[in-house]
Amino acid sequence: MKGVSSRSLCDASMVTMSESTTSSSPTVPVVAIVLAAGFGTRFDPKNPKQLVSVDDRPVIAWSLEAFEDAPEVTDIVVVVNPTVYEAVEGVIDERGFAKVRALVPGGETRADSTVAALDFLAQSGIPHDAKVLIHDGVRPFVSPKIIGECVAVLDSVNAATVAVPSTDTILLATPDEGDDKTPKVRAVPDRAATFRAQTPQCFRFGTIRDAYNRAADDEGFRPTDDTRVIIDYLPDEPVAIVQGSDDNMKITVQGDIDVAETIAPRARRVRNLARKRIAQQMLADM
Ligand SMILES: Nc1ccn([C@@H]2O[C@H](COP(=O)(O)OP(=O)(O)OP(=O)(O)O)[C@@H](O)[C@H]2O)c(=O)n1
Ligand SMILES: C[C@](O)(CO)[C@H](O)COP(=O)(O)O
Repeated sequence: MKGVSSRSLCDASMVTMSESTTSSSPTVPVVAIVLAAGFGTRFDPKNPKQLVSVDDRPVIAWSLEAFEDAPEVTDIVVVVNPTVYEAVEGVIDERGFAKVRALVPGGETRADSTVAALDFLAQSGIPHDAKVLIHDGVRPFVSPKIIGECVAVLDSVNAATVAVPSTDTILLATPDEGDDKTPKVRAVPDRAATFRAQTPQCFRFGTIRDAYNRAADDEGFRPTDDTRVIIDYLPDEPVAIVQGSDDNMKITVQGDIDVAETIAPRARRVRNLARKRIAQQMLADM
């Protein structure tokens, strides 16, 4: 795999964020980091889930299109592994995703891949107060509304995550404990206080970079999301919750593709409607 692709991040388009969503705040780059460097061990490592077609288009194309279409987003960085690099690049070229500035090689874990993207942004000279939305490339149906709310909430907090209230009661367990080596329940939090994390997870660049820098020496730290890095390493930093949706599902196992096929037509309608609204707004502004 090539290193970072030749697309350049630091060009004028990094500061072209739409006036409509930023009237109350100075114009800063809004960068979507789309993570697509996973190996799909729970899905099928021989058939990368990022590239599987849902409603005739690869999962990664759905995810990238959401940010390409979002007027608030100025730049996209895609994190890839050697197995998917060429195919992802092909998708970007074929679909003309013009906001994609770079394909960055990922790491062994999701957190390593996030760090690779943050390092790349730092080397590119991104400002401290840039807004960064970190998204699982295998959550294809993130909506225009969720993206807009993620960008807006960063005017009031430095960190936020998309999440949905849990409808099940969540059990906190100690894995593989006792003689029988099975998990044992150790706490049952109030359901009203439990949410299921989704993505995007959204941060001011300086905040998430600081949190990951502090976590860097902790070798055993294996966070499954970016919010945990803030909670553990910047505990005084409030993390807001942006309302997610069940349609913003993550493709994890094979059965999720059938679910995704049922959501895809609805997601397509939502995106078409958003495109029409943007076009109408542009006409009205002329
Ligand atoms: N080293 C990694 C691991 C994960 N991811 C990305 O993080 C997101 C969420 O991860 P997950 O669903 O766990 O994907 P995989 O790691 O591919 O799956 P598995 O855990 O089953 O191997 C995915 O978009 C995945 O591509 C990544 O960029 N780099
Ligand atoms: C970030 C995430 O999608 C929030 O639900 C999730 O934690 C990713 O976990 P995975 O183990 O990488 O699937």
